Amino acid sequence: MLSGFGFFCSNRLFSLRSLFAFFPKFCGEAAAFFVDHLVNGQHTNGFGEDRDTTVQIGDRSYVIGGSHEGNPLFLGVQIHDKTTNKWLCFRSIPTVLGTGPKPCKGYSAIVLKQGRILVIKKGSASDDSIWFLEVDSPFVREQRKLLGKEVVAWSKGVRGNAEKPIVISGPSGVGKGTLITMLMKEFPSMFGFSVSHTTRSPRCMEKNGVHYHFTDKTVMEKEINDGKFLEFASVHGNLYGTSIESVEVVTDSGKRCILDIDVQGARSVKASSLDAVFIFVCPPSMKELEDRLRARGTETEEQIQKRLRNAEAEIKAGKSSGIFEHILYNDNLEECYKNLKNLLGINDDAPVNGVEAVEGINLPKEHTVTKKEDKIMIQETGEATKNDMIVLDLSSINGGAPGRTRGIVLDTVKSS
Ligand SMILES: Nc1nc2c(ncn2[C@@H]2O[C@H](COP(=O)(O)OP(=O)(O)O)[C@@H](O)[C@H]2O)c(=O)[nH]1
Ligand SMILES: Nc1ncnc2c1ncn2[C@@H]1O[C@H](COP(=O)(O)OP(=O)(O)O)[C@@H](O)[C@H]1O
Repeated sequence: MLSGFGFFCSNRLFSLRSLFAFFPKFCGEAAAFFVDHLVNGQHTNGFGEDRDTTVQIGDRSYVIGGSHEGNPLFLGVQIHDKTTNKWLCFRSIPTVLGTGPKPCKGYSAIVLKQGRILVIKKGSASDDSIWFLEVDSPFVREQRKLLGKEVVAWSKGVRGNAEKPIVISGPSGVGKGTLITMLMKEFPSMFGFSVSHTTRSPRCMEKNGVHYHFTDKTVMEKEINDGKFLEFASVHGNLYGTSIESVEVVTDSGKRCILDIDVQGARSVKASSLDAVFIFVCPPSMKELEDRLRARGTETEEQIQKRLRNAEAEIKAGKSSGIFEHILYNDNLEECYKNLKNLLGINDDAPVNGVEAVEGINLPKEHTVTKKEDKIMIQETGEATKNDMIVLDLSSINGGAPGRTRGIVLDTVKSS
């Protein structure tokens, strides 16, 4: 029986009776319950604090509120399963992938398609108000399988026309680093490099945190197990990986993220919701590749031999795996760079700016949220109510956790 059974949740004691008294009775995408509650602008669901928000999808209820493992900087998420009457996960806390929002005064939440919940922070700055919690997206399902535990993933909504991240792969010595450096030098405000983690030793000119985060195998393995990585692979005998945070940092700076990763990593990214452009760089010949590797002078003879042995398989996979939409041949460097810019839509004649600046619209502290097809309507409530409604168009969003959900467009609609 439920009565009298207490449990600990976000450092507060709640009763299951009050929990079920307030749970909605709908499943799937319909979000009428939450909309109804949001109409009041203050959601009291029996979980203790007004600021908690509960969202039900199928048999599961997701409680968004409090803090994550007592950390005041991270908003908490807990999952309850109706069929078993149990809170899921260790201490009812799922593994949370990606950096979530900081706790605030209250949240509006609405269920979207594909196992996503739109979470709007009440009264937050315009660049920090729209978040997505993925609870059953393809990425989350995959991670749940990989990590063997309950997983949810956060992704912040980024406004404006932020472009797709770019994944560049190719054998060692083909010129990936050279091309990326040229791009970042010519367009510093447009591109940002995703700094990978690696267990290989630094080369003499490489700086920790700039070229790579140089790390220890046991530390990196633990972080992989904790779900900190978007992808990872063993390459030429060392571990390499892209942390979710490294992609978030670049996107948050308003820049287009470039990932220099191997084919295995590219395959993992392709299976995620990052929604990137995939480019494979080929050498003009194996002889030229060997010459470049030797001329670079950064590897021992043994390492060069290993890299050359791996190169043939990488080139074969790069050309035939169906991962890469674009194959570039790096024979003449200037020509290859020009082709790279062309396929990224950077035209020599047209000046290129960074991501288009988007005028901020601050969302009202007290509001109601309703959903109609791809449109989310946010209407201010309370004494200072203005009649203008803010509309969030979901049809233009792309990407998602891990990383960021791009293409958030907010419009103010004047009431007639
Ligand atoms: N999967 C994966 N591969 C990476 C990552 N970072 C670098 N790599 C790849 O690891 C390989 C070796 O990189 P590195 O040791 O810097 O040597 P280089 O290829 O000769 O520049 C290259 O194919 C890189 O693209 C990463 O985060 N993930
Ligand atoms: N098109 C090219 N022609 C001749 N040398 C090149 C060309 N592209 C790059 N290189 C040189 O080849 C070496 C390997 O390039 P690098 O960018 O380090 O490769 P990667 O990052 O793919 O391992 C560097 O010394 C670089 O200056």
